Amino acid sequence: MTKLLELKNVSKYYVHKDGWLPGRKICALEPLTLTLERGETLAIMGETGSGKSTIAKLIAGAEKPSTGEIYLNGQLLDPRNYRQRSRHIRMIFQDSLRSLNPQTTIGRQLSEALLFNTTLTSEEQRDHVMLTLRKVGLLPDHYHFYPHMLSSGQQQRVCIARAIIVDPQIIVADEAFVSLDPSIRAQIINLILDLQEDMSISFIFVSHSAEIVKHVADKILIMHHGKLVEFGSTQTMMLQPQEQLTRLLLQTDLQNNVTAATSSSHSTTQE
Ligand SMILES: Nc1ncnc2c1ncn2[C@@H]1O[C@H](COP(=O)(O)OP(=O)(O)OP(=O)(O)O)[C@@H](O)[C@H]1O
Repeated sequence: MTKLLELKNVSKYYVHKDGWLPGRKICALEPLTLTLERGETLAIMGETGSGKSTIAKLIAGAEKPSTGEIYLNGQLLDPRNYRQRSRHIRMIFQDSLRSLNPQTTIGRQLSEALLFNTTLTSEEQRDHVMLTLRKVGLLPDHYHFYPHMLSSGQQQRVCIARAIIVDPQIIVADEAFVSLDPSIRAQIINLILDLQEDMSISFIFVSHSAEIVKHVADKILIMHHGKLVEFGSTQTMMLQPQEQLTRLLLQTDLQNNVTAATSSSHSTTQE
């Protein structure tokens, strides 16, 4: 069976320039091979600088691999074809307010994704934006709002709307919910689980939170200094971790316990 996503020996090197000195080559990601099935959620964990965001950016097409290939449904993704990528793989950024244009209404920002990725007429775009706002627990009236008129949780819902509006196959979220208040974060995670069920989207989460990862992920990838340390099903990694780093990352959770809040209700309430 064709895998949804396949990374084959994907690596990333950066050159750090220091004044007049020759550039120093930094390996952000050593050749990485992994697969993801449709509807599955992958969590990427590791210490600071271990290469988590690099993997997220490579999958989302925000960076080009130094070596290797990325396949979606068996089709090679061309690193230069951003249009091909942005239709099927969407990214949710960490700072939702900064990723939204403060001078443009929510409706227009969501329509822009449709303009770029679909052939819908302006009327169809408007209807689709309204529908998507409802899907993420917002109101049609929010179409006319500017980002600063929304709470941080509502802004995050807009970012999720912008990601799902083109019916993607994969959403990559890089520490997207870290700055949210724990109860709002629980609502957002429940929203994502509901959307995943409804739309069969695969999620790739970069997260430091063992609680979130245990709650949402089917597979976990542990990284250290750009190298894969361990990769496997969440259940196996939890019950039989092979590496000390896996044990440490999955045991430790300094953030609030999201699980209790998330398991109490799967809702799309507004905050
Ligand atoms: N654009 C860039 N230019 C140069 N070096 C980079 C760039 N992006 C990342 N790096 C380097 O690549 C390595 C991996 O960075 P990456 O951001 O992927 O780590 P991370 O695990 O996401 O860290 P964090 O948890 O702090 O976000 C680091 O050494 C970082 O300094």
